[in-house]
Amino acid sequence: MSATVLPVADGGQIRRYLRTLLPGRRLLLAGTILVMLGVSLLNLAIPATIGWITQAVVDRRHPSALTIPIALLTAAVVAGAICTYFARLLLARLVFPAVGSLREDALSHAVDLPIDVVEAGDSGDVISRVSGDAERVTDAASEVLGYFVTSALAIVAALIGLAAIDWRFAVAGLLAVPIQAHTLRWYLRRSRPIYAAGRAADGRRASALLTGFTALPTLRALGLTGRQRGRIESASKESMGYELAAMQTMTRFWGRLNLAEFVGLAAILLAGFFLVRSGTTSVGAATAAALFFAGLFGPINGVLATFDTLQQAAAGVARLVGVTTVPRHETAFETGTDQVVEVSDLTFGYADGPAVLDDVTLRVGPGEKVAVVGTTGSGKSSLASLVTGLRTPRAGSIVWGRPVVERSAALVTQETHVFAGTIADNLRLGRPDATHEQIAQAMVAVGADHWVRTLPDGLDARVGGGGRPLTAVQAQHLALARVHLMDPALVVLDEANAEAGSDTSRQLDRAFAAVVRGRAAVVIAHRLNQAADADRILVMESGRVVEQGNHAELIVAGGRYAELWHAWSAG
Ligand SMILES: Nc1ncnc2c1ncn2[C@@H]1O[C@H](COP(=O)(O)OP(=O)(O)OP(=O)(O)O)[C@@H](O)[C@H]1O
Repeated sequence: MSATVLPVADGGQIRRYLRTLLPGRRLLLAGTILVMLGVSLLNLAIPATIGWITQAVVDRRHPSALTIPIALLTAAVVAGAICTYFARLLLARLVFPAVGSLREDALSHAVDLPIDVVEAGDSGDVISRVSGDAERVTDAASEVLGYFVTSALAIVAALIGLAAIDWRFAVAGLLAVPIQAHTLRWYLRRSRPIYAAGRAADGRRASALLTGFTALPTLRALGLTGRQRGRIESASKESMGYELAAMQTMTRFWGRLNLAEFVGLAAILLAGFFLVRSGTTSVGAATAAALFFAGLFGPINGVLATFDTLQQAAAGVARLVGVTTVPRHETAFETGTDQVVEVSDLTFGYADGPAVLDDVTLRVGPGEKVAVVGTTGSGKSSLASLVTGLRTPRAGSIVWGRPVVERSAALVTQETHVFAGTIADNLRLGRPDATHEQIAQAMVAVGADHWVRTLPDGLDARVGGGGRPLTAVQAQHLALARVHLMDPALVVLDEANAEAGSDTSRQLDRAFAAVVRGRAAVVIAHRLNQAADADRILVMESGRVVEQGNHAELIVAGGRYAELWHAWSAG
């Protein structure tokens, strides 16, 4: 199977998505920018007043001359701190809900992804998007917007301030710009591929870890835990290697920026020296100019460094929005049909492999029980996964009759997951508002009440991870009782575990019968006795329906079903 990855959104898709987040937040955005502008202007007042104080000292003026600049300096510092507090507050109010919506959206899409999309890609990729990328976007968004806007505003203001003192100071300061521009270009070129490869390596590490945990029993049984640990280790090393490379690049980036600062500040001090000596400018003005420039280090580095966080955030946003672009599984409904579901001309294959279902049509009316039989690999389970929306067909349609029900179909397979919690919690997943009484009735309906009664806590007994271990039949009972409680329009049973005639199969057959009773049902009959009493039987062969009818009709017809039945009855 070729591993295709989930889509990454392009610029247009990201812009369209971000625009959907704007309504109702415009005023907040404007207010935040305004307060940040205030912070930059107040920060500018600090070097200006220090220059004023220096000049007063150089001129040996009376100490009372310092009162006004010191008062202004104090006011600027206090007001700056208050504005910074509000800027952060407003920014958090602006950014966190927006990032929260993006995260929720991506998560809800990820949960809804058709299973074939997840399989075709990599479950580690989905997880690293909704966890790592979402984290990065949250962190970066709160820092980037604040730093970037205040830093950019501070740079513009300081350059204007420098030029206002003497244009030659501004020119001297600008000597740092070519070094900064070159450094930034070098850094972006070098770091981009490292970050992209790092993200992909993170996904591989998450995937290796996930496989290690989910397949632990199988790996242990086959003695393969060492090999899987090796895989996890090498995935971690690869991921760490990229982090190390990113850090080295970052260190060199800062080193080059320090050189730019040295060049700019040296040029300003030299210009100050000559301008003061020639009497063109005062010591106070030269001090203010040097402080303006030194005050620029932070904002300039802030703007340049935010490119790094910005890159990571942009990559994260593109990956998160990418998840939201995967079309959701749409359920088609039709009013006026007397069928519960109409599956028409379905064709399906796994990934880009050959078709395993070819032109399959199946109708299920209210209360009707349709059994699907066929040899191993004829496509029965694939049909079950398509009817229940787990996979998407290559061609054909699945249309549900009205009235619309929230959950059209429920699939029960042999792979039952017991969730960590009480037995009642496990059942309430099917119907959150179910009462204790309804839960107890559902357990009675599937014949599970006898073993629940033996537990000291009854329905409140803890099961699943960390709880009481359940047998396969008990786990299946929980799954079936949950479906009974959900009361779906259609039940699809695809259970292949139990051998006919065994104790297990008898217990489960009773439970299956209870869930199917009075409901429309598709039963994937791995044992032919599950099909004999069905209203209609579909016989499948190599992905096609080759025969249809009830048991008696098909036996009389003497075709493929009769052949299978005789072979099964004899065996
Ligand atoms: N996840 C998968 N990826 C690729 N091919 C698959 C996958 N699952 C099933 N197949 C293939 O699709 C075909 C139909 O399989 P399917 O499980 O639907 O048949 P089935 O009739 O339910 O068989 P069984 O009675 O053994 O469960 C088979 O050739 C099988 O090998």
